[in-house]
Amino acid sequence: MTTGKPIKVAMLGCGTVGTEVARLLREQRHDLAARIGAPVELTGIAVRRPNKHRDAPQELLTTDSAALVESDVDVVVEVIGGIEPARGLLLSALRAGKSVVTANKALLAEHGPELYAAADASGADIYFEAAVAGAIPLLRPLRESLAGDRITRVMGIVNGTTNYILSAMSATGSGYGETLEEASRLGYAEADPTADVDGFDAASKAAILASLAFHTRVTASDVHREGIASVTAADIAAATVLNRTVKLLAICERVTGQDGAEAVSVRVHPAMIPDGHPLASVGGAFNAVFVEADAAGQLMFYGQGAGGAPTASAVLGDLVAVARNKVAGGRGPRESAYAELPVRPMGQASTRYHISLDVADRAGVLSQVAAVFAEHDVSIAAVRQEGRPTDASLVVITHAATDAALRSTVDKIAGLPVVREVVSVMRVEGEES
Ligand SMILES: NC(=O)c1ccc[n+]([C@@H]2O[C@H](COP(=O)([O-])OP(=O)(O)OC[C@H]3O[C@@H](n4cnc5c(N)ncnc54)[C@H](O)[C@@H]3O)[C@@H](O)[C@H]2O)c1
Ligand SMILES: N[C@@H](CCO)C(=O)O
Ligand code: NA
Repeated sequence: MTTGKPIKVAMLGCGTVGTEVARLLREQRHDLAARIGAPVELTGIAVRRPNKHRDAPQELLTTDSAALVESDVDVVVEVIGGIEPARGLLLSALRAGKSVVTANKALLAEHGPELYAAADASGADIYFEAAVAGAIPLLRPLRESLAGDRITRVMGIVNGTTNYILSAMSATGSGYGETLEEASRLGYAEADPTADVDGFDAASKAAILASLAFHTRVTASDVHREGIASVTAADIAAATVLNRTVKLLAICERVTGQDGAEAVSVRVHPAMIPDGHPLASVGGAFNAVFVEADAAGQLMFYGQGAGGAPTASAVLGDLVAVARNKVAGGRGPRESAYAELPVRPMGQASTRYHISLDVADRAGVLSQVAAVFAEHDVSIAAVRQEGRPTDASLVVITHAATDAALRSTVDKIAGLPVVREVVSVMRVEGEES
């Protein structure tokens, strides 16, 4: 029996995700009402151009998103994306005590604290499971299930579009442009796909993950970011020869300095991982995230990280949570940023490099290259040299060193007269250093 007062919901945006949210709300209304203890009523959908939404319930469409937020609703679901007008609309909803469900990682990674503060002031909820790794329950486990543990590392593939592109490039040698177009057509890419390709989307997600995992405010600008635009066919070929795979990784770590003080390190960049690593087999738009915590040990979360229906699943889960809180009179978790750990600059991060060089095939080349590594205190883990008729290929994999030392090493090597070309430089992750 669902006798409770209806929970009135306004939805902002009706694109890839919003269309699926509206469909699930309609198709699952009886089950949702039973699970919440009150029916859910979608009272309006704000869009920019109503004539582009012929399949949506026409009587609910409006172009006046501000008026919709101000109307008599309990919950605002935001699936527009971007900073404005989403930010202003959600602040106005939260200030009026209306709970918010959003899929907007860009907004949370830049203005999360402001939104939390508005929610606190009025006692409203803010939930955003869809913002990171789509359908995969990941933020709720970090915010709630692991709230009693000490998380040390979160590492994974959190962008479906770039994973789709890299998977296709390495499986079939497909071109970059055609694969990106396909990812957009399938609804994985952001409205501006450079957000995916240049790593902004993954960096926003990394900021959200690090904030939750380490109880510290981390914004998108704190995240070291490199996208996949610089990944070449040569990088992928170099990885294949070494039984490795190139993935765009988001890595959030709790690190301890020589003085014993803790900090966080948050970065997004392409990296080679061994083919046997569980992340190597994550293909297409799938996402997978490893979480390491002191007591729990290693956890892995895997599933669809993009696409309309998977993302809508996470939105609906949040909607049920905030609606239940409305019915029962409780609240979800607030911001937890008490640890206030500093964010360590990328130059101090400890990483490993794979460097592939085209060198002159003559005596003494290897020792000249090795000397540059020694000079920068970068220890070599493995070297592979192959002679060709007039030159040679030299591949070096390092042990862990600071990113700054590795960068200087590569710069100096590139200037050696015996080095004809630096063919590929890529970080190595997922194996013993
Ligand atoms: N597509 C995915 O796979 C996916 C996955 C996870 C999270 N997200 C996030 O979900 C959000 C929506 O993504 P999407 O893929 O559905 O985008 P989309 O571009 O397909 O849809 C956006 C919708 O917002 C509407 N809109 C834009 N400006 C508006 C305004 N000023 N007022 C009212 N409506 C406006 C557009 O008309 C469109 O209907 C974004 O924050 C995105 O990052 C998307
Ligand atoms: N554009 C994003 C959507 C999911 O957040 C991606 O490709 O992963
Ligand atoms: Na999620």
